[in-house]
Amino acid sequence: MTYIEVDGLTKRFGDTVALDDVSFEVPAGEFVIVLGVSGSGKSTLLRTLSGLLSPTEGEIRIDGDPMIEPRPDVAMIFQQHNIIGDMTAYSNSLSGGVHRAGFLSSVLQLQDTEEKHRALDALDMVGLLDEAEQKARSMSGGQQQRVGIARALVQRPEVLLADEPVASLDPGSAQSVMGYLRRASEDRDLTTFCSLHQVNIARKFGHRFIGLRDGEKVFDGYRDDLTIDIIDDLYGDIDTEGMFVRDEGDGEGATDEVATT
Ligand SMILES: Nc1ncnc2c1ncn2[C@@H]1O[C@H](COP(=O)(O)OP(=O)(O)OP(=O)(O)O)[C@@H](O)[C@H]1O
Repeated sequence: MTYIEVDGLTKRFGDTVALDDVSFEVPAGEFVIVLGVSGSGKSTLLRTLSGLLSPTEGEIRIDGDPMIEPRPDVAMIFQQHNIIGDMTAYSNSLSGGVHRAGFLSSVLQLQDTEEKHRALDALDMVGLLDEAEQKARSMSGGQQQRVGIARALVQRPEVLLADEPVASLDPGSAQSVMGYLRRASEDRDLTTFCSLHQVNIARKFGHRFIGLRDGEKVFDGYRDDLTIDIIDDLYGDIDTEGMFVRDEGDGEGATDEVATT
């Protein structure tokens, strides 16, 4: 299990300050949801955590080691499903091993039996074992995103980063995908960061929440601390009343509510 420290993280793009002196620590195994309006810096935070972007100032440490480049134990799931439509769910899942098996072996599907089992286990984890031979392009958006989760799991990560994984999905599929993500994260003891727009889904599945506004961290707390006032503060003038669903238990049971969309 992997512990993350973000220390004085600033990321500038020219004159734009996308992240402004952001610091926090996340113990191993936490499921963190990053909230904030469009442009608040969520993707930049996740991409910096993944090593795809380097900080302008500050540092990210993973188990004490400075993050200086992408590493195989940190897997990223993208907004767009980023899977290959012409390949089956199984082949897409198997391709998650590219970071460890090497590009050529992965393309030629020369991975060892263990890797192939891992790809099937990951599909099973996201409820798609029966669809393993189905071409990704013929699957629903929610199923494709679950293939994306499976592929990330085959990478054998310790840290899972999901940038708006349900942005393009209808509410039912979004809940289903989030359920699988949370279940996979718990099952494999992953430290997980997930950026989301939908506050009600965030509250249902999140454990800890980090709120960004204009690149600054303006909230960091657990479920009970994420009050309507905090949400109003994060989202400003937009109507947040409908986003705030009370009485959803403690979120621990959220993974029991996985739908089959
Ligand atoms: N590659 C880039 N070049 C220039 N500016 C960028 C780049 N990436 C992000 N930005 C800027 O940094 C700020 C934060 O963007 P970011 O994409 O992190 O926000 P976000 O909260 O993820 O938004 P969204 O919810 O719309 O995805 C924005 O002002 C954005 O325009």
